Amino acid sequence: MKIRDLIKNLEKPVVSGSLDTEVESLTYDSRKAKAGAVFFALRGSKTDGHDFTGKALEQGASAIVAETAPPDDCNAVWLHVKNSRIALAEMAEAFYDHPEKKLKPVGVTGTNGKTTTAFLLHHLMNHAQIRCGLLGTVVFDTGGNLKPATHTTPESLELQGLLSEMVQNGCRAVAMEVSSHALHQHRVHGVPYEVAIFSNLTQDHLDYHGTMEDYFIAKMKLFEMTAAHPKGKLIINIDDKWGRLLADKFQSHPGLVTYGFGPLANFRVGDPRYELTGTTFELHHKGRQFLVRTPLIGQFNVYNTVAAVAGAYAAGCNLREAVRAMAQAPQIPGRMERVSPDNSRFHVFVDYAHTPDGLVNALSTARALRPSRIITVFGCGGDRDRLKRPLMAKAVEDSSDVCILTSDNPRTEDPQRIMEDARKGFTRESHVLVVERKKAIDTALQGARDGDIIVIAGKGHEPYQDIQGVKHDFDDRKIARQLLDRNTRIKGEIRLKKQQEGGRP
Ligand SMILES: CC(=O)N[C@H]1[C@@H](OP(=O)(O)OP(=O)(O)OC[C@H]2O[C@@H](n3ccc(=O)[nH]c3=O)[C@H](O)[C@@H]2O)O[C@H](CO)[C@@H](O)[C@@H]1O[C@H](C)C(=O)N[C@@H](C)C(=O)N[C@H](CCC(=O)O)C(=O)O
Ligand SMILES: Nc1ncnc2c1ncn2[C@@H]1O[C@H](COP(=O)(O)OP(=O)(O)OP(=O)(O)O)[C@@H](O)[C@H]1O
Ligand SMILES: N[C@H](CCC[C@H](N)C(=O)O)C(=O)O
Ligand SMILES: [Mg+2]
Repeated sequence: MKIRDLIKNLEKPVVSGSLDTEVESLTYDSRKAKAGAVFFALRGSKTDGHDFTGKALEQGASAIVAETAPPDDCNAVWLHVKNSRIALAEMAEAFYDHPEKKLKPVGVTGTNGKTTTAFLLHHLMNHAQIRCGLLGTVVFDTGGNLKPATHTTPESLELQGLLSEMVQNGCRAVAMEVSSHALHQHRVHGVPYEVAIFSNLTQDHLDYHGTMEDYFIAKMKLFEMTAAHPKGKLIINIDDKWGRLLADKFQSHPGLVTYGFGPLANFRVGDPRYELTGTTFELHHKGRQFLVRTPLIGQFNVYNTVAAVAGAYAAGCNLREAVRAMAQAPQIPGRMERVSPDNSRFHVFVDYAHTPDGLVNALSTARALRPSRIITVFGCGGDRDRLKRPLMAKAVEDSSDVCILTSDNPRTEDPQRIMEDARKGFTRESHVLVVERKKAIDTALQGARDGDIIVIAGKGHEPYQDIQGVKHDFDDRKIARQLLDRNTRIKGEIRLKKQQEGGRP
């Protein structure tokens, strides 16, 4: 492949050197540059890729794409572009022969619910025999081939590679989470979304976006992209205040579809019933009524379920079949995942709630199951939005009987300091601080009484604890199960010993 084959869609690059230069790979990391590679200089949050163009050339890169003109002594092929991230996306699309145009892309955005909704969509599409890939926080599924996820939404280069694999594996659609970071960094530039779903917008990622308005503007981009598609469908939760604002902005778009509990929603929910084993509710759409059953629990999963049904319908599935298929919805890893056995005296759930709103939702779900008490174990991630920490503590305090504050991926921060930040949100003295997460979980289990619900929040499916850049093995689900087993064994041994002692003459 020659450079000229890759730049057809690029907006007027200034080219130095021969466009007939052969290209074998693309990279935005100088450490991976080699002969035949095009190196893209990206301006990042930590460093500037433009500082590494010399290094990339030293390693044999055949061409450079940058937002600056080449230095005078440069003999290499150099493409001077306005925006290297957009150039990367456009050249990656061409490099992989435009897989994004061979699939029906369905994008899900919002602060909470993306992973769950994307999983459910993937389930519904495959159930309808529309082979579908999945990209999101938990896993990348390229049509039967599973890979660990690197990001919620990968960089454009990786994204196009994954879409290309989906095409090769016979996929016709892709259900993907679209993060605000990805939208802001042009990772999904050029993806012709046919369906976009907005779940909600609440506080998160203000370290990156600065204000809720800018966070919203980043999310809105997905809807601008979808609105430009001739068949674009914009599926928006109008029970959410930012969702209503979004729906207002697109009110004259023929593809606007709203959902929620309120009377104005196009997909309207009624009469929800929440049980430990699942949820049922009525779904009203254009004069038709359906009874939806799902094994997923809690009100927030009603929203995710409706969003996925509406999304699958918009993407070509039969509505009645989609509703029916919800009864076999998969357990979403680490999302209100029950880890205690059915016969347990108390119930233990692992959930990925890591925002104030996520916690309120997860804990009100637990409350609706009528427990004796709610015991919550939670922490706040290091190197992430500091402003959300006290709000998370407040959310937990308001919705729990016992709060156990611990560590959650301290990353490069001191876990004690993070706990101090969070602690400021508690208004009462009745909380416990246990910096070591395993001990915190054990404290909850040891203190549980009959009928209690323990929610271990924040890490969900994550199999690690990130401390100073090192990912140590740590899976809340495995740890909780191990501790439950150990506690049951110890209690059994004590009981046996007592029986033996009591039985002695
Ligand atoms: C803040 C952020 O989003 N950063 C992303 C961004 O990195 P960056 O541009 O800031 O990178 P940088 O370290 O400053 O380096 C700049 C450039 O120099 C290059 N470089 C650097 C060193 C060198 O020796 N040679 C070299 O070429 C780097 O490869 C890079 O191209 O671009 C990188 C490539 O795409 C991403 O991997 C990286 O994600 C980091 C790891 C990250 O943690 N991102 C999170 C916040 C994120 O994106 N999360 C969202 C989900 C959020 C949610 O909704 O919950 C996601 O979609 O995953
Ligand atoms: N629709 C929803 N509304 C509010 N809270 C939700 C919703 N769906 C899930 N949650 C809560 O948020 C947590 C994260 O859910 P999920 O992983 O589906 O969201 P996400 O948007 O993919 O999050 P992330 O951006 O971190 O990947 C869940 O564990 C649950 O506590
Ligand atoms: N996508 C989110 C996940 C947060 C998960 C939580 N365990 C944490 O580390 O804060 C983020 O990167 O901010
Ligand atoms: Mg996610």
